[in-house]
Amino acid sequence: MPVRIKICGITRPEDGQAAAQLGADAIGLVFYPKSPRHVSLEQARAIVAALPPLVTVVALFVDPEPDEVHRVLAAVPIDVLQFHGEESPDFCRQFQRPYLKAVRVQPGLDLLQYAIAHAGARGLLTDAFVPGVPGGTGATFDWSLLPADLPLPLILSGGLEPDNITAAIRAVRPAAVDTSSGVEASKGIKDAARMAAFIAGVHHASV
Ligand SMILES: O=C(O)c1ccccc1N[C@@H]1O[C@H](COP(=O)(O)O)[C@@H](O)[C@H]1O
Repeated sequence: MPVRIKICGITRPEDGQAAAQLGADAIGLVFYPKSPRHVSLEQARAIVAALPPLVTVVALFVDPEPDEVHRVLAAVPIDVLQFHGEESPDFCRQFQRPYLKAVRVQPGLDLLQYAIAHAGARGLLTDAFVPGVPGGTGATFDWSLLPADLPLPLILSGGLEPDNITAAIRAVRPAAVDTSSGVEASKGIKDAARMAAFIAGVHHASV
């Protein structure tokens, strides 16, 4: 099965189009107000409208109020929710939409138990733990902390970029990978050449 690719933190229609044309399976829209990649409903609608068909649109939240999620779902055609905070399984399930649960990996965290608790998720997205910042930091984590026998599909993220993506996939064997900072020219602005190199690196991992 090919490793699936998500490019997160898209803020401009042209970046979403470029990601899709280069071969990304999914794009991520950040609805966390404190993120430099935060998008308004208008921006999100314009980005989605410019995508070719059959690209998965993921909406990212960090400990949102339920109303905030409903407001986005009512205004933007979203395929999958991504919860990147401390949301409980009950919280994530209430929207009756497919969702990914993000977890920030650090020594001592029982990832197996975490995945069992979030059995309703479509995948467990593992990110680096950086105190005070919930994600999108560009930091990697120790991939050896990931158990081999997780009961959910693993989406590897955290500091993935063209220079480390092939090694990361060979080390972890994830179902999918997700990147934001590693393919940017500046915060929120994607670099098409870096996206192309990242996607080539994903494909190279299976050679
Ligand atoms: O992108 C953000 O600004 C962001 C803000 C809050 C939570 C998560 C965020 N992004 C996600 O973080 C991971 C890792 O990002 P990076 O590649 O290390 O920059 C990724 O899943 C982004 O979707």
